Amino acid sequence: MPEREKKKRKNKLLNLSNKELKALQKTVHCYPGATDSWSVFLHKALLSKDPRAHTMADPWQTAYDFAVQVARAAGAVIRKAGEEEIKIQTKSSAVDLVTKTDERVEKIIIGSLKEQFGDGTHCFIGEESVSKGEACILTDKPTWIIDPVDGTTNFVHGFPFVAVSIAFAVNKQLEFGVVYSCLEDKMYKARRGQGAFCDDEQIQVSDVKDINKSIIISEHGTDRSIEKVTKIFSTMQKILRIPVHGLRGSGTAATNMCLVASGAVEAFFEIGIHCWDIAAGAVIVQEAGGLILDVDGGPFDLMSRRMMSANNDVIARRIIKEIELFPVVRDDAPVGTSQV
Ligand SMILES: O=P(O)(O)OC(CO)CO
Ligand SMILES: [Mg+2]
Repeated sequence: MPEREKKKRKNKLLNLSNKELKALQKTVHCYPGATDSWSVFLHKALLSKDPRAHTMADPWQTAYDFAVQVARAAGAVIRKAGEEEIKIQTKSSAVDLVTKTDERVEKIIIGSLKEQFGDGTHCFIGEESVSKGEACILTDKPTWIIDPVDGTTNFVHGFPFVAVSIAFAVNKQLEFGVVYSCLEDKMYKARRGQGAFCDDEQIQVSDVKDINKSIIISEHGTDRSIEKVTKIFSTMQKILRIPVHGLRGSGTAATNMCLVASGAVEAFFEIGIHCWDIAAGAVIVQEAGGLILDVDGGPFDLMSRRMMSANNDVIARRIIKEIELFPVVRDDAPVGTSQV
């Protein structure tokens, strides 16, 4: 193979531009023994603790590590707040709850991220900021997608599943996701191409292909219009009668997706969910060997408010056959777009 072609392949493999590669090559003398071939040298450089190699070759590792720290700190704030009196307010409906903790934790997360990465090149989409009128548009810029308290209703009631969800996308592609299930103290995380983990142990989706041996999660959301509730429960009834082993729901989409990723259930789907609920979970499911689709079987669209996550295609497609669709307003619809 010609030398140029070899280099091109290695660059592609490591996701480096030629410029980044050349810059990294200049530091090679720092790594003892890393002189034989491009791949050995790059591996040593990447594996070394030298922050210069890290930043040049892997620009988002620092962001990923930082997101894990921030999620853990945010979770501690939520746990503490749960011990005190919780004042509830409502948002889009009488059952769409928000508390001072949601707002406070979002401020802490975005504030910390801005301190580290606030040079103006990063964008932020946070559940509570969007509910106060900020834009919810995903561009090609590095973008943080945050749900400070996923499972606010659980939090208010002391139901023990509440998660901090932080995802990061570049060029509209999700690069990593962190879900801290803070009452269980479980840290789920995944980087694109590097596997999914719970508390540093690699996790994998279940290998069940027989729908009759599956557990499926779906939620009913906060829109209680008779049309939507009827469709949601009609879908659940049809799935139950396939029959599946069971239907479940933790009350947090982020945790539900981690349950798919860790093999406890085979699938989770929902219509009406938001990008901040599912962005981090999407990376975690995919990196655990699962897949994310639209609820009609087409490609997943983060802003569509429709999501099917499953351990494999056989389970996903069998469930999709039963789903009764209903319209929802996209997350990135212009402000003021009326509900459907
Ligand atoms: O508690 P939140 O953030 O409103 O999210 C819910 C979505 O309805 C659970 O995922
Ligand atoms: Mg949420």
